Amino acid sequence: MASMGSPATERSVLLYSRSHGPPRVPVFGHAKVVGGDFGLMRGCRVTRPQRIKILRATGKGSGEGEEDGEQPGEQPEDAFQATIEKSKKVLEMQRDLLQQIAERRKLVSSILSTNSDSEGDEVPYNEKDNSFPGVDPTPSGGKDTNEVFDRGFLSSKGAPLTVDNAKEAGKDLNRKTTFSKVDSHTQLKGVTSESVWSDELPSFLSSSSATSSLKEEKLGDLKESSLQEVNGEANVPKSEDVKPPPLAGANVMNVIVVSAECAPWSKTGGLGDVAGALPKALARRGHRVMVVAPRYGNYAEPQHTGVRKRYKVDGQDMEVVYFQAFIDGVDFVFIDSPMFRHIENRIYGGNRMDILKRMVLFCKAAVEINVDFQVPWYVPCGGVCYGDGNLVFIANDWHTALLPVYLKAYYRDHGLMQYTRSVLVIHNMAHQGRGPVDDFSYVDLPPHYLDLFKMYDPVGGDHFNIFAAGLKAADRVVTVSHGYARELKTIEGGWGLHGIINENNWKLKGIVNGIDTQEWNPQLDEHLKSDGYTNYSLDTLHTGKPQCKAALQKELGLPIRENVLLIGFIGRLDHQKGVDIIAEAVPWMMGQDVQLVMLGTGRHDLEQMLRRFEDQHRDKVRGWVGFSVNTAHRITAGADILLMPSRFEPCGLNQLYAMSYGTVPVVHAVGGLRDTVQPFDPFNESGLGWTFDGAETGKLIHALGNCLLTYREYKKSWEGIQRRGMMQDLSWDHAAQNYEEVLVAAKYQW
Ligand SMILES: Nc1ncnc2c1ncn2[C@@H]1O[C@H](COP(=O)(O)OP(=O)(O)O[C@H]2O[C@H](CO)[C@@H](O)[C@H](O)[C@H]2O)[C@@H](O)[C@H]1O
Repeated sequence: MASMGSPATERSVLLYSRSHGPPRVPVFGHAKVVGGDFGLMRGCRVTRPQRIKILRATGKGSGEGEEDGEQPGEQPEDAFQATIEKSKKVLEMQRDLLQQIAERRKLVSSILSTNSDSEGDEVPYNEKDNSFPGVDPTPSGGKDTNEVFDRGFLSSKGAPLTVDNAKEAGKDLNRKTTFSKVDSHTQLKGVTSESVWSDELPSFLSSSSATSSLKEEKLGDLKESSLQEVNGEANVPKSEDVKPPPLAGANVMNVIVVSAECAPWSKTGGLGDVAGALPKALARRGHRVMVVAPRYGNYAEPQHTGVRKRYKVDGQDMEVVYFQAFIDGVDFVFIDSPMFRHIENRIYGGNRMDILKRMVLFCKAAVEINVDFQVPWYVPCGGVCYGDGNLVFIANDWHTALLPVYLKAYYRDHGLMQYTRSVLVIHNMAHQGRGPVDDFSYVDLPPHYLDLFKMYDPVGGDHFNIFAAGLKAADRVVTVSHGYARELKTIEGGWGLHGIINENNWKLKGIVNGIDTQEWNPQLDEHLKSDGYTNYSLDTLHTGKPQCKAALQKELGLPIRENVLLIGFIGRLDHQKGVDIIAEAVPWMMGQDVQLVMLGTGRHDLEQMLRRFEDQHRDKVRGWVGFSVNTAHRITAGADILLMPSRFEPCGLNQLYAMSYGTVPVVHAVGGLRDTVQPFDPFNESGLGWTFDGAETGKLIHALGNCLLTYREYKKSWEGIQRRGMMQDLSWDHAAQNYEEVLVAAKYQW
């Protein structure tokens, strides 16, 4: 885009030009021919040439014709014959128009039936090539018609369905189409940053290109006039494609979430859960959302897009291939490379250099560094690339903290992708991508960028720090709870980066994670459908939860007893999660009538400790070393309480899952745990669990003691805690709305 003065001026110009859009033809409101006048079906729109023709035919040189620059027609004063002739012509025109209307109706019906066909499985969707059999996913194809309606953006090449290309669609039903690299470039040419700034269009139309907006308007006209304004004539079902505007309204954006892991395909912890769920919630709000993650294994759903690219990593050419699947409204794109293959069980494995190189490749492939094409994305998801305007990247943790830096260094410093923004989410500041200063040579950046990465701390001296650079380069920073946002600013909680956090406080926001209520829901949970487990809800808590508890005890070989307090722990076995604090409390616990089930993997010494506990207390303790999603769900359902003595916890998801399953959390009041677990107050019968204010064994025991007492002696209070936990709305919807605020703030920030 040619530069047009200051960014602010540029933007207002764009807003202006977009909101004033193409002129719309006014609606004529006459129902029938009266005298020499002409009439149209009520509300039916006619095109400008048609109107001119009509005006000429009737001899009415209306003001509008004059406005349009047309000369008024000559009207013979008293030639009766001429009037009759003209009336005939008018009638002819009317017939013409009615025929056109009928054609439009037919066309719309066929579009709708294509849609319903696809929904009704009569025309099965082919995920492999993103198409319906025999349906061309090009602008004129039926697939794109679906996408215009379903995904809130334009069909491929930015061209929505117009009368002409819709007719084409009929002809082209059997044309086979593939997406090629050339196609995607062509498509992207029309998608410029000036195209997307719109406050006035309905927002489900606003994530598209300017050139396309005119076509979209035609589509709107077509739909409106054909479906609604052909009064009483159309028997076409009206409600099928008339969707309410998206929740995000005019804030609809293109969002690319970039994460080193993404559940259910790859997950070592909470980051995977967030990358799998937040995007869907953003999509539900109407945003167009893509997730980009490495392809660590042969995942079933994502299909080869045919797009291949090469990137330099440590001087070597690395080829990457892009796979894609469209699931729950989100484009999941996986980057395949020999570097990522076959490490699904150790995605952060290898030495420091291996990990660094993987992340360099991943971030380069995600941001797309080929400046020649000036576009961020080659993968034509659903036929349309994401473009570089109205686009925000959401990077996550240090692994992808290079992305905001690349966006700046490779693009924005060169006047490219000026409207693209980046948000960096801190899930865990303890891991920062630190190394010796020499590591800078691997990230392929101009020398002056070293300053962004270079840090000094009393322990490590000068060092190279990827998280630090990402935090400085990102337009906005989010962390996963308010409590953690506060803690990050302190010496204890900032892990050496508190200075940078404080300097960038203006762009930091805490947003508490949500949970995927499809995946983590006792009513729907797939893992509770066998082996004696059962799904349950608030209504069936009384029976369902005890059944799950018994099933868990049976599965783990523990005595099956309803009244023993079953304590669960799920998490990485490391310093953060306070496993050693639990260990110190085990002797006390073993003196109580409790069972303890721990699931985790991580530090070797802590894994050994789990095994040892189980050996020493076979009737009371089970230590499951490994990563098992199935077991995590079952513990969450079957346990009475979930223990989280984390030393620090940016948000914590397990306590949220626990509460939604009626499992009572006992947590160290820190970070997100303090934000989400309101302590039980026996006087007011309020609260959601027990908290303790220091990561110390004594405090943990004290809280557990109170919890145990309530479990045994105050059944009603206990049930109240369970029910309050289950009744919370912990879904991602609220968090997604907060993220949206951040995205919009980033968008309008220079
Ligand atoms: N052995 C095992 N088997 C099966 N499943 C296991 C498992 N160990 C852990 N999990 C699962 O991994 C997830 C862990 O989520 P957390 O939020 O507790 O932790 P994590 O510290 O990884 O994430 C970081 O990012 C998240 C997301 O922002 C923050 O909530 C958190 O505070 C921060 O430390 C849960 O879904 C849990 O069930």
